[in-house]
Amino acid sequence: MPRIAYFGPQGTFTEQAARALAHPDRDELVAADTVSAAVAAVRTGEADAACVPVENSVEGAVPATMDALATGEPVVAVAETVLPVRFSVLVRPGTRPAEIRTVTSHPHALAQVHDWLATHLPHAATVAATSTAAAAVAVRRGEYDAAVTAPVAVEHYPLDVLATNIADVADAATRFLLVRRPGSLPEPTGSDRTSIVAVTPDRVGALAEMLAELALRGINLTRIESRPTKERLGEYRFFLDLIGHVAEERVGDALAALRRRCLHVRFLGSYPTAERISTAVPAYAVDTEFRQAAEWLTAVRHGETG
Ligand SMILES: O=C(O)C(=O)C[C@]1(C(=O)O)C=C[C@@H](O)C=C1
Repeated sequence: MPRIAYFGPQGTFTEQAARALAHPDRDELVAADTVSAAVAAVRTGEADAACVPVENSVEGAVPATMDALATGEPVVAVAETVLPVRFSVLVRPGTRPAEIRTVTSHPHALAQVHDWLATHLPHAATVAATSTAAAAVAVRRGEYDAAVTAPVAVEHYPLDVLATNIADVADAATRFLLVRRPGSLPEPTGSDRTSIVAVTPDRVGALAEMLAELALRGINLTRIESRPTKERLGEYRFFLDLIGHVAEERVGDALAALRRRCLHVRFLGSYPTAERISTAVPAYAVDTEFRQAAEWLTAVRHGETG
């Protein structure tokens, strides 16, 4: 039975994302305590795939995921899903709001209910937990007074719901990836995303040139983030998400150009977009134009005028 490791423990948003991406009868879900442990399980072969959070519409990128994907044995994303994110506040039975001195959760979750906490629990200190479900476990154990969790967490951890359906930003959403060891790529669907990591040389215009390679080929960038390489101060990795599949000419051509220009490029996968983003490709950048241009060039090189 294929095993999918997910950033757990049970009751995280990532578990729900893994359920959305898994085959209900065929796949077995296994919890990992951290994002890096979930990805490591794929690298060692303990799991066939891992589900990890990648970005949130309010709090941005998930640094643990960026670091886990950028280094170590390569893994590639084969699918994504986007979940709406609203939270519950869980407490031990009998806890009154006035007694709450500490609130724990994943930093992304705390950031998304910052205003709610300031209004409803203004005297409580916030403490980071490894995940929203780990926060519920810590409250059960009596380490903290309240946990900000996914609404499903209460089904796994017998706690009382102090508040539910809370979010400072009404339509907050988090995107999750399913990653595997490299192998055959998902087929292009006409609405795909490609993710890469690139390290540019330290010189004037290097980043602008990288972006120009994409722009000139009619490629829409949906995300660009940077993280330090951790090797020397001032050296960064850029994480780029772009619309299109590496099997498409314009995307393949752009990645090859980045490979020439950058110190390092890591391919992180081409996979269908969860929200069926439209791929409006300019006429000059469609596959047939690339092929006709390549044929024309071949002809010119063989002495024909084209
Ligand atoms: O802790 C969880 O429940 C997670 O799945 C992680 C995570 C995140 O990394 O952003 C996922 C969605 C929410 O935005 C809050 C936390």
